[in-house]
Amino acid sequence: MGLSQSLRNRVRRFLQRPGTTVDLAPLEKLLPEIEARGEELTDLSDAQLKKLAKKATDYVEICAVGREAAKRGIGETPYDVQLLGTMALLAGKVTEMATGEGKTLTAAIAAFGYVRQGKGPVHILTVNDYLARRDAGWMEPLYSRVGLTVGWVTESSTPEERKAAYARDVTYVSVSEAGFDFLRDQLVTDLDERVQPKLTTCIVDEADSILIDEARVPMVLAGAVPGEQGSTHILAAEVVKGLRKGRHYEIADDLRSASFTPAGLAVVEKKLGKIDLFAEKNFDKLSALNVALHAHALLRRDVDYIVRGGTVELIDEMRGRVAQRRRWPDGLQAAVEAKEGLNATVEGEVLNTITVQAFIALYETVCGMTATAVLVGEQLREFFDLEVAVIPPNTPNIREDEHDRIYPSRAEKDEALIAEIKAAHDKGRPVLIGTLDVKESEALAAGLAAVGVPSNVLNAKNDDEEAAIIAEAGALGAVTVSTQMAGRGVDIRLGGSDEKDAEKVKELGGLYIIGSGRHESRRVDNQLRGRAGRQGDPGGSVFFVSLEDDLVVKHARDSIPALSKTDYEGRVVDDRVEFAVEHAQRVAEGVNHEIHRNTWRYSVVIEQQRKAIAEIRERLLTTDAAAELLLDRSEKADHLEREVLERAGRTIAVYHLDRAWAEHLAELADVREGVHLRALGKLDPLDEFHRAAVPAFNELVPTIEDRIVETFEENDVDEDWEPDDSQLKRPSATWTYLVHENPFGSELDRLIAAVGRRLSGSRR
Ligand SMILES: Nc1ncnc2c1ncn2[C@@H]1O[C@H](COP(=O)(O)OP(=O)(O)OP(=O)(O)O)[C@@H](O)[C@H]1O
Repeated sequence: MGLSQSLRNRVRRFLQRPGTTVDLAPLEKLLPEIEARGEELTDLSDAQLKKLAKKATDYVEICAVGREAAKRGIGETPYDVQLLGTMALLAGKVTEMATGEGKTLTAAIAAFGYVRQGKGPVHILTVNDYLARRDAGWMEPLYSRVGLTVGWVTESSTPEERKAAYARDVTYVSVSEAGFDFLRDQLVTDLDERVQPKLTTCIVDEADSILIDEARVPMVLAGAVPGEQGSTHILAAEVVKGLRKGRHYEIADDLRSASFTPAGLAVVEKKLGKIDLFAEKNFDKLSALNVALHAHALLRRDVDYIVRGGTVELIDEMRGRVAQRRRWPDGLQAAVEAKEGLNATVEGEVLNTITVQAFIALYETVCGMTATAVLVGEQLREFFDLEVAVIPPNTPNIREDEHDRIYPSRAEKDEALIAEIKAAHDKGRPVLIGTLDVKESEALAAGLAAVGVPSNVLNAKNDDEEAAIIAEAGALGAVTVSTQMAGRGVDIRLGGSDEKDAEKVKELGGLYIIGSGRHESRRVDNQLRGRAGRQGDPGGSVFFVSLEDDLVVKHARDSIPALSKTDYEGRVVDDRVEFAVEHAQRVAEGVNHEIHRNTWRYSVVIEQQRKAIAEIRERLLTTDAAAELLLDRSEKADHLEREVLERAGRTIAVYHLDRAWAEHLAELADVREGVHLRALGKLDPLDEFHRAAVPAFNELVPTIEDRIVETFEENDVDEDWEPDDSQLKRPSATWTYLVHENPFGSELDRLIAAVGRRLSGSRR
């Protein structure tokens, strides 16, 4: 290591700075002014400071007042680099600041600035509930000193609490809760029931995770409706039961999707009485079969779900435990129930949906912060028109990032990995190991226990517990095994959270980060490395890789030389292999980018349609449009009092609009399923999707109008009229989910997997 290692690190860091970043020089020039202004503020009373804060609108005043308020309220004086970050946020950029540089404080001052510039309320979008609650509480004393109110929303907040939290100047909320509130607000029949104000400004925490990794995740609001589709699923489960992998269906390399082979399709068609599954009239059967195949081929009892008390309960893939109150999208839930021979539970129906990306795009101003933005600079520009501002660290980073250690086989890698952890642990140096999934974490912990190394495995029930464990990962002798993303946003202090043995740990080289394999994205690897070396702390990082790792097998199988050199420890020492591993990661990143781009193309259509429907709905709720329609189309309307007509018209109209939209979404889902199979017939799935989705939508408004008139005519509407439950039944209960937590969510991916395969140059 030594000099050449740190030189290599510098070069690597330099290379990671492509040209999508902004020039900070104009902002840097303001720092002396902020400093000078700050000195004038130190003698002011709290009341005087608050008064000044009310008038702060330019960068210098916002930063100077914000800094003084932070000093008084939080007891921390923001560093110049934090103020640079604040200004970059106010300029609408994604700021890249290393882990532990104090983004929470940086964002709070920016939020204050946005409110003062008249761009409030500000939502700070976090990755989970724990961080929303923690950051709101932590920053509250700062906000109160500048005269602002702050609130937070978590999954367990009641509608009243949500409304109150959103009424504050600044609200901390996870992106999914904010999205679900938006979807629920779209369904109210009384405008007073809305909890969320107009979406104005958001500051996105962990911006790369939310804006890129989660961007295409659909957030879904579903509702219970009387079910009737059970029988199709039972039939489909029966038909796919005996099908065999390889012969009747294939599973994609990423293990996330299954598709029928031509032979499989022939068998299925025969079993169903020689029907043509590609005929338009059989599309519903086709989609039921696809879902049944997914349940049959990919979802394993006791791994992906358990059966308990006659119901199917999902196991959370990342955490390895039963996920509460979560269902798969309904077709899949019913298919798994049918596979297990259970009675179908309440059928649900998707009432509304929006992707994270489309939701964020609803804000007038978007900015964000993360430790790893540069590597997605291009995508941030492409999908959000956002630029990256790279903020230098307050204290230079002295972490030693080692080159990958590459082994020919998985077994050799695991052995070396355990030996390395044990050697560090024997000296007392804290080690944090990032694994790719929960299963791997548990296997590694067992391997460590076998050689007498106790470890903490992060698979806690909730974010709070996870945070408490990770906060101790820097303690003397600690060994912590965690999936790469667990416990993010939590400070790891050397020597433990109380910094008791900080000096000893520093002497030992600080926190040692070990990756048990390269992730599909360099960014995630960098996030893991970033857990060490905060604020100039010593630290180290290294990744263990084997040529049998999924990433390598999937994307670099063909570029690994047959005979590579190994050293006396069994490590591969061959530049070509090292290059091939790096290359595999780049290919994976390219594939994911392409998938994102393609999914976005699909969701653009749905998003335009959602917006159009939302506008009509708003008009129905706020104007007399429904009454006018009835006066136009029904003679009966002429005989009614205007007020009665307006009220009844509105109720009937909103009901039919919501129903028709839900039906339309279901139809689009079927179309997607259908196009998937048609893609086998070499038609472009996206074209096919548009060809079906656009006319279906064009028919929607006339259909809704006809239904409104029909219902109005069928009912005896007078001043006492109340909607009849049997006719205008609204969903009795709603629930929400994110589609990425269920493998079926990769439906769209499956459509475009073909593109990905072509890109990755793989043969299939
Ligand atoms: N100006 C400051 N002076 C002293 N301590 C600070 C300052 N700014 C932040 N800190 C401390 O630094 C630590 C890290 O802050 P914070 O959690 O906001 O970092 P971060 O950049 O968000 O890191 P992560 O990437 O883990 O989210 C906290 O303990 C915080 O109290």
